[in-house]
Amino acid sequence: MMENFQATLNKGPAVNTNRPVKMKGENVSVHYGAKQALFGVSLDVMENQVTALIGPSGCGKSTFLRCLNRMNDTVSSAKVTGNITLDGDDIYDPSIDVVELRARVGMVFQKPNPFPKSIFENVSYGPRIHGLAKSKSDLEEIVITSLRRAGLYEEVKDRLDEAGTGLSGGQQQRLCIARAIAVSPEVILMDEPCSALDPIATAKVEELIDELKQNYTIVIVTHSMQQAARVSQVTAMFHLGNIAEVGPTEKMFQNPDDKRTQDYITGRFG
Ligand SMILES: Nc1ncnc2c1ncn2[C@@H]1O[C@H](COP(=O)(O)OP(=O)(O)OP(=O)(O)O)[C@@H](O)[C@H]1O
Repeated sequence: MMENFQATLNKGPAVNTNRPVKMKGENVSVHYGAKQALFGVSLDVMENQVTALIGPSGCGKSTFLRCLNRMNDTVSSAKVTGNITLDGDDIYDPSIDVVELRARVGMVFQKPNPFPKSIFENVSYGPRIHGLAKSKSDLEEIVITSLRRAGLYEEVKDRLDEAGTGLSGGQQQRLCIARAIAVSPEVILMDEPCSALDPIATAKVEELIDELKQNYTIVIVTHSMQQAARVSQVTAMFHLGNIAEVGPTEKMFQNPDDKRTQDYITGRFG
C-alpha cells in the first residue's frame, strides 16, 4: 500500500532540514469556549518549503493554520495559548499590528472568494491600502506581476476590468492567490485550496504551489493524500488536536513511524 505513493511523491530536492525556521509554533493550545481543539501543538515551518497539514476531519488542522496569522482573533469564543513566532518575533505580542501581520502571512481559502469587483481591483486593493505603490503605473506593475506569478495573466490580460466573479472556479482561485501575492507576503496559508476545483484546475494550482515555494513559505491543509505527497516537502499528521507525527513528506508516506499516520494515509480511518 505504501508503495502507491512512490509515483506521486514530489521528485524535487529532498527536504532540507537545515533551512531557517520561518514560523515556529510552541505548545499551542486553542479552546473554542469550553471545547479544546488543540492540545499543546509544536511545529516548525521551514522557509521556502511547502508544509502539509493532514489528518482526519475535526483534528485541528484549520485551527492551527488560522493561528499562524491570527485569523482565530475573529472568532470570539476562540482562546489561543502558547507561542507562535514569525522570524523569531512573537506574533501574539500586543505591539503587533494584525493587519500588517496578515499581509506578511497571507491566506487562501477553501472556496475561491474574489471581491465583487474587477479582476484588476481584486489584485490592486491590497497593495493600495497598504501603500505599496507610489504611482498608477507602479500599481499596474504589481497587478501584472502578481497575476503572472499566479499563472493567470495570459488568460485574463484582455479583460482586467471584467468581474473577478465571472472567472471559472480554478481561475478564481488563482485570482485569490494573485491577490494574496500582491501584498508581498512571506508566508501563504492555504486551507484546502483545491477542494472546490476540478482535477485540471487542481493540477494547475498544485503546479503553481510548487513554483511559489521559491519565493514564499507555504502551509497547506489538505484532505488529499496524493496532493500532500505531490506538493509538500514536510508533512504534519494531526490527530485529535495533537500532532501525531511530523517529518519529511517522503518518509511520512513511505515509512511513517506512527501507526495513526500509516492507517490514515492508507485509508484505514478518516
Ligand atoms: N468557530 C468554532 N467554534 C467552535 N468550535 C470550532 C470552531 N472551529 C472549529 N471548531 C472545532 O474545533 C475542532 C477542530 O476543528 P478544525 O476545523 O480545526 O479541524 P480540521 O482538522 O481542520 O477539520 P476539517 O478537516 O473537517 O476541516 C473541531 O472539533 C471543530 O468542531
